[in-house]
Parts: sequence; structure tokens; C-alpha cells
Amino acid sequence: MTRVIRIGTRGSKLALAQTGIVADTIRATGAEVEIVTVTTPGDLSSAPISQIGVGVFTSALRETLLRNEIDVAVHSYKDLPTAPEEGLVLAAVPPREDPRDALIARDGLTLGELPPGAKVGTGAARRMAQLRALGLGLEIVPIRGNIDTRMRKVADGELDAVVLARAGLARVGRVDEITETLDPIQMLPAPAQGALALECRAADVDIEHLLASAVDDESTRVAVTAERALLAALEAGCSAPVGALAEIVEDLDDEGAVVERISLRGTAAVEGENGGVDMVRASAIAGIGEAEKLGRELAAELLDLGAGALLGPAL
Ligand SMILES: NCc1[nH]cc(CCC(=O)O)c1CC(=O)O
Repeated sequence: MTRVIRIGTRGSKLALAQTGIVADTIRATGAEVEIVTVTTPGDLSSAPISQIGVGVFTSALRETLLRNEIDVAVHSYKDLPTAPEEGLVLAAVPPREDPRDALIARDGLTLGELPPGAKVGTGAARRMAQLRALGLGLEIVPIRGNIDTRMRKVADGELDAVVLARAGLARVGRVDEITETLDPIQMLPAPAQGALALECRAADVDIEHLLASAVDDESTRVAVTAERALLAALEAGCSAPVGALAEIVEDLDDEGAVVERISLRGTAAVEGENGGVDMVRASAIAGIGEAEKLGRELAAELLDLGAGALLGPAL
């Protein structure tokens, strides 16, 4: 292919870091690559994400792709709305970073070492509810902003800690500042956290094939397919207080041979009245080829447990 492949990205340090990795992988096939920065409404507004609307970080990139100004859009997968965009395809999912959430606390503290009343900053309803559910008496402070802005609030003493995706910190080279990586038992990550989604125009089969063969990672795709199917079946958006984590595990079949299966955990959690948390949780396991079905079935189980009523008012 002799054309220069235009890769569109947001301009944040995190977005540029993740796009750089994708660009290097595409360059390694011999293709020529150009990086195009696109400003999104999510970058310009400092209002809470829940008030700006669905797809605040991803819609502008999608539109730029549809206008033929870029050939590939690099998204943080967890920020992508569950509804597919007409005329675009999800061409590849690169290898995932560690999907877990991480605590960055003053004085090297872990969650359990923070004193009651300690101020912990996060903007995500999912993290707020799960933090609250731990019953540690923490004061949860809603915050926004890029990774550096959030981390600075701890360095400046404004907050005792913040919770961020470990993947983002890894990509901007700041994992050393993590004081505890949160166990998914305490804090289930957002569906597809740590993964990227590469979109191209549906009609652009050359790019679609290049991305699928050069960048796509099968295990990541299986895992995020299950997590996102769960989110979609809950009819919840990418900012809903839903956690999901799929892991590929080894199991034994009827004959005792080792087979790979998908283990999926899911939760919906919202802060209720008088400081309590309403939370439902479930887990299930299925064959490696059944990611989509597993996600849908676990969502049905969560709905049976009352997830619909939990998520309803939050949407
Ligand atoms: N919503 C913002 C966002 N989108 C992707 C990441 C981190 C990287 C990832 O999860 O892939 C972050 C920041 C965060 O949650 O800490």
C-alpha cells in the first residue's frame, strides 16, 4: 500500500502515547503513517462527563473518520459508546494493558491504610460506588481532568488519594507512583478498561485488513467482547456504574485435557440514600468461542438480581 495512513487521536498525553504504540505497530508493516490530532468536546469542557453527553471523547474522532480526514481512529475502548456507528467498523483491538484500577495515595498508603475521612478523588460513578461499598468511611470527592491534573491533587495535598486506570498510568510512564493496584474483588474495572479500539471506514477494506492482521489481538478481543456484551445487554452506556472483567483461564474438559475458557465477573453498583450502596454482582464461565453469549447471559443474571432498577435512574 503506497498511501499514507492518517491515524486520528485526541491530543491528551495519554491519547498520544497510546496512538504512538499503534502507529509503531502499523509502521512495522512497512506502511507510512501520519498522526492527526482531533480536539473533542470532552477536552474543551470541564463539566462533569455525565453532563456533557454520550461519547464526549469519541464522537468527534468518528465524525472526522466519516469525513475522510483520517483513516483510523484510536479510541480508549471503555470510552466508546456501545452502539455501533453507521459506516464504521471496529477493525482491530490491540493487546490489552493491565485492566485493573490503581490507587495513588500520599505517603505510599494503601486503601486499607487510609484513615476514615480520607479524601479520595474519582470522577466515575462506578469507582465511587465500589469505593463506598468497601465501608472504609472514606470521603469520595468527584474530580475531573487528565491524569497529570488528577495526580497533582495528591501531590498538592488537596486529596489523600485518587483512583485511576493502571493502564493509563502505564502508558504515560507513571506506574511507579501507584501505591496499590486494586484487586478486582474490591474494584471491578470498567468494561474494556485498558484496551484500545481501532475504527476505520467500513468501505476501506485495505485498512480494515491491515489493522486486523497487524494489530488485532485475539485474547484481548475475546475478553472485551464478553465485557462489552454485558454492558450493552444492560442497556447501560460507557459512563454507567457497571464493572466487568473477563479473564481467559485454563480449565479441564471431560477427558481431562486442558482447555481455555472465559471467566467473566460483572457488577452494577450505585450510591443509595443515607450513604449506602446498592450493588449486585455475578460471575460465570463459558467456552472461549462464547464471549458474546456469556456477556449477555451474565447481564440477564444481573438484571434478575435487580440491576435494571439500580441503573434505571442513573441513566
Ligand atoms: N475515561 C477516561 C479514560 N479513558 C481511558 C483511560 C485510561 C486507559 C484505559 O482504561 O484504557 C482513562 C483514564 C482513567 O480511567 O484513569
